Amino acid sequence: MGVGRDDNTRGSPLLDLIENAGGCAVVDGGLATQLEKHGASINDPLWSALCLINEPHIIKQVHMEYLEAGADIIITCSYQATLPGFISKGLSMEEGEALLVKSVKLAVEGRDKFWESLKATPLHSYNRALVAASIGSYGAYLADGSEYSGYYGPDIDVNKLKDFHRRRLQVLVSAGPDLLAFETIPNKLEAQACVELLEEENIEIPSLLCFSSVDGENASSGDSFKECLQILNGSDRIQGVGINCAPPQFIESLIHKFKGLTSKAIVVYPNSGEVWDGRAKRWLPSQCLGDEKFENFAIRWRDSGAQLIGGCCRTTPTTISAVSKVLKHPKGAVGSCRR
Ligand SMILES: C[S+](C)CC[C@H](N)C(=O)O
Ligand SMILES: N[C@@H](CCS)C(=O)O
Ligand SMILES: [Zn+2]
Repeated sequence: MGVGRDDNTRGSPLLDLIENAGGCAVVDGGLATQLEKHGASINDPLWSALCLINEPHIIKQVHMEYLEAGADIIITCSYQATLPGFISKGLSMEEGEALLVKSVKLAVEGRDKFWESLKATPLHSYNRALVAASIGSYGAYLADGSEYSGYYGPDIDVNKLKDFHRRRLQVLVSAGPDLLAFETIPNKLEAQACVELLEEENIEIPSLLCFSSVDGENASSGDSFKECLQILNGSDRIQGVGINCAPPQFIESLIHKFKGLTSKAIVVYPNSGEVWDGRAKRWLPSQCLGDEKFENFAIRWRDSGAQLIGGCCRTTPTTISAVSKVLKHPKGAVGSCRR
């Protein structure tokens, strides 16, 4: 096991899950991607969060599909769900807060229903999944692709970022998720804001914080991971750090880099390799990986030291099923049971 348990992490549901999963647990795949596959309309400033208003049943269905595929952690539909975003759609503050709570409830209900359904199959190999409330970066809210540039303009400082994140974080936590997942963080300023906010709000559930990267070496803004991880290493409230929504080709070397910079659990859930065009709001094909390649990568990422592995945009339940099978059932041992 790569991660030692000190007093601050005893009884951590996240580290217990990693242990129960044999040292490497599976994160779900692209939520927005799968919502779209079911016909959801997300071409909107709210992106996938539009479904919380119009098509919540599809969100629950997608959570169930990822659970079925073997995800040990499912991430809520709150990535681009923000109070200012909902208010600019004409909703009241109360209605916006109710939608944030709903994002957690949909995942918790899906998890509980799936877990209950497994009682009929005592020899299954699933873990009881954890629900991570997604907190997308400020750049996600801007809906201009800046989660991949980290350029927030000269007026944004750490206090403004804390103000942006504070109420959503409070409401999401009040809804009872197991974890928080800060996603696609592009710069060290926002990492600092998240760490300070967790402290100021005395958040007791564990957090994951993942950066985006466009060069495979630094956070998307160009900030070095050395500086970014120094900030996160100072917080016991952050229990997993890593990369999401970057190309899979970057991941192995970044895991090695992170191993030298932190003793926290390393989490990786890259996208398919396609690139998001923030202006045109569409994915541009590039070095896109099929599920089979992704599955081979997953073994290398696990062997390099990642302890949480999944997929982000343009990956689907098929991807996660392949990753789960290969991580949980070494060849020839399919059907084996950990419980
Ligand atoms: C992870 S990106 C594909 C999410 C969408 C982006 N924030 C936008 O709204 O343009
Ligand atoms: N959890 C979000 C991340 C987008 S980068 C999703 O999968 O849609
Ligand atoms: Zn993504």
